Amino acid sequence: MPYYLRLQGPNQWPSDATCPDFRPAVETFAVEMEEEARRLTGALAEVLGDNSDVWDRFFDDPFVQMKICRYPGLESADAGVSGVGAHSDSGFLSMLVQDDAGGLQAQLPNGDWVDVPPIKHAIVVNLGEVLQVMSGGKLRATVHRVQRTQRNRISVPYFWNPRLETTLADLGVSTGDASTSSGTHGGRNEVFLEYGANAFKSLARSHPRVMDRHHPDLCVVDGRVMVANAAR
Ligand SMILES: O=C(O)CCC(=O)C(=O)O
Ligand SMILES: [Fe+2]
Repeated sequence: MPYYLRLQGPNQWPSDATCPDFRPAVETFAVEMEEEARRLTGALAEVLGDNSDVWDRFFDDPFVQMKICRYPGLESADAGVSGVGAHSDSGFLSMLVQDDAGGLQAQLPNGDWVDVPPIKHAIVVNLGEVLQVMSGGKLRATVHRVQRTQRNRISVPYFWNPRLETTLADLGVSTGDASTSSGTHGGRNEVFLEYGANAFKSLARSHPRVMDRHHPDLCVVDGRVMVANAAR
């Protein structure tokens, strides 16, 4: 089994006793986000001059991740080092809802950072690396980051991706294509052949302690995740 299939697993829900409304609310939200993600996928294909259903086959069995993040603010008793460093998301597109604390920024092509201000009822859409590849580089993955905020910040990113086993060849892209690298991480961000490997790259890069604790058999060499035995 490819190591990246470990990204799939059961959801972890708080108990009904402590949070009875949580699960149904999140499940309803996820269904609505999926509808919107499918609509956006079609609209993006049309932007590129294709039929809106041209990418549908990659999303028969999509790989979806969603998380509810709390970033302790500087005022908070548990303020530590929080925020998210500059990166692009590894998948197709990400849609996120944020509260009114602020902190999210996107990078312009000239390198400047701009705030992505919270707008009530608006969803922020970040284009991902897989979309960059699928569009032949016409659509660039959005480089973004989260700065520390004064107050606590809550955000809910929803990541919309093809199934983990999708390869660049499935997408009709050849290796070495210019769209398969992006300017993040000092220009050393390669978009990997299999989407699952690309997705795991993000986990390994952003969450080293998760890697140490839950994936001690994996190591990261030149941004590439490897099974430790195979790396030697
Ligand atoms: O919390 C946010 O607003 C963004 C988080 C993010 O960029 C990510 O998890 O990839
Ligand atoms: Fe992100």
